[in-house]
Amino acid sequence: MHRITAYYQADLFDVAATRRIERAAAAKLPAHALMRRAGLAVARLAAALHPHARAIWIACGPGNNGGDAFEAAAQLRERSFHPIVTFAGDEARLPDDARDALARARAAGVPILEDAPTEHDLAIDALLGLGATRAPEGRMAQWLTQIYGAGKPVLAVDLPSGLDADTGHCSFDFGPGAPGQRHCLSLLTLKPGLFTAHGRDAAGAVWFDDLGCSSDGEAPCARLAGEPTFRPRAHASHKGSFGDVAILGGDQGMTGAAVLAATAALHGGAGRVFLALLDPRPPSLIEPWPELMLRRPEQLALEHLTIVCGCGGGDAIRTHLARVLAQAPRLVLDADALNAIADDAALGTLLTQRSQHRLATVMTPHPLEAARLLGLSTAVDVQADRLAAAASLARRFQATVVLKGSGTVVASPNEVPTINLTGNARLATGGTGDVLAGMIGAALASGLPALQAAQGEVWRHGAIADAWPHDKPLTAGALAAT
Ligand SMILES: NC(=O)C1=CN([C@@H]2O[C@H](COP(=O)(O)OP(=O)(O)OC[C@H]3O[C@@H](n4cnc5c(N)ncnc54)[C@H](O)[C@@H]3O)[C@@H](O)[C@H]2O)[C@@H](O)CC1
Ligand SMILES: Nc1ncnc2c1ncn2[C@@H]1O[C@H](COP(=O)(O)OP(=O)(O)O)[C@@H](O)[C@H]1O
Ligand SMILES: [K+]
Repeated sequence: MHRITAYYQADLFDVAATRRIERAAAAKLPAHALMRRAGLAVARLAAALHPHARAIWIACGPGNNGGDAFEAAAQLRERSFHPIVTFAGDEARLPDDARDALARARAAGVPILEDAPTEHDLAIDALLGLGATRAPEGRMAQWLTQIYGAGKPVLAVDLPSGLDADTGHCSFDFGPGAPGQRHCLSLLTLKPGLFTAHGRDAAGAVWFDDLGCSSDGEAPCARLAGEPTFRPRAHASHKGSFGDVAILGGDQGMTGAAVLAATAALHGGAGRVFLALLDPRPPSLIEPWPELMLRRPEQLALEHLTIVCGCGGGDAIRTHLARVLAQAPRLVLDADALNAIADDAALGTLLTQRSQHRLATVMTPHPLEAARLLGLSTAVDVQADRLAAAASLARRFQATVVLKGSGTVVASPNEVPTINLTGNARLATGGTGDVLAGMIGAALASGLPALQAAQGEVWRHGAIADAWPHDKPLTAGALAAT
């Protein structure tokens, strides 16, 4: 068993693959062996995290997720803890493994009650796991509110109950947990829903126990990308070795966005950074950055540059897009460039054709921009299945796609998508996306392929935010200058 961190690379499996892995493993093992292992793992983690917990409330549901926790209750009782089980299900309809585990809990002297205890030091959420098919209601919803709303520690078995294992979407509002308060022990496989959309809030710290079973032979539906490899700079290098980035954006009232991308590219290690503002009379915002070289948009030698296009671009970006899409060898498309492409099928075609000409493209939509590109009405439609949305955009435009937000997804055609685990809600402030676009531009300019540049910079961007001092405000400007 180990804890999953942002540094960790791992394969993620959807519900269908996990069920196949479970069936294959169960077929080779004695009856109830898997559930005993699962229950033991839950009990060991609960005891290790909360060795002094006196009242442990274990809320069990009608399926094998509840079964895992009946077994955990028996194991905890044997370790001199005092678990109390409440059961939201019909004993007569319990699956075999879970019925056996309930009998073991009873035999160990665990009280099985109807009502939630008035107080608890630790709650174990085992109401629903992989088998959640609808929103929790009635007693289940009430218990979940008590478990996740009490401000007390929670350990979720396999998944926070009601969280969709494949998408991280959930109908129950878990709200945010205090740091260190929520843990989730994922069993047998790691599931993508734990790491994106609502997953990170609901699950808190994720632990993994494969229960001694192999997932070989099953294809992962996604991966945790883990820490990118460090790229040493040769001593024998000069500014030309790291490429030229040009930022094309910054229409009237939005020049700041382009300046943020430019300064981020500069601090990201680009050899030279050009700033081509769309605003014909820009404010003197750029004076503190003498390293930036100002150009008119039409002056840019597009065919020799890495272009970061769209930050603060407004409508004015549209007139430049056809040329940029046709000529730029390395291109990051952000914000208004994406909105313009969503509106104009001809631009979409030009974008799609870039891969045939071996031109590298990274698109960096937030969920609403992704929805526009996919012809969906709202960001909610994208958030309902972020992996599918990112993969679908990558296929459609034959480009690397960075779908931003909690658990940023990076997808490329014919590649398993990755989910990034760095970053936090302090990034939810204006301009941090422009900074990311500039960082990816610098990485592309240094010669990295699109997918590697996107994965690496998404990780670094989030890692900087994670390491940000708590007493210092995180602003996009400060982030760009880091
Ligand atoms: N069989 C085994 O030996 C193992 C089981 N495991 C556990 O088993 C879980 C999967 O078990 P199940 O397939 O039984 O699924 P669940 O335990 O998630 O429960 C499924 C049951 O809940 C009902 N249900 C679904 N949504 C509901 C809702 N909103 N309100 C009320 N009832 C609802 C379903 O009709 C079904 O009866 C995994 O998540 C994992 O915890 C794993 O630990 C591996 C080993
Ligand atoms: N809650 C969050 N958790 C992790 N990362 C976040 C969160 N909210 C925003 N971010 C990150 O912050 C950046 C915001 O980008 P974007 O939405 O384009 O904002 P802007 O247009 O203001 O620059 C993205 O990299 C996104 O992944
Ligand atoms: K659960």
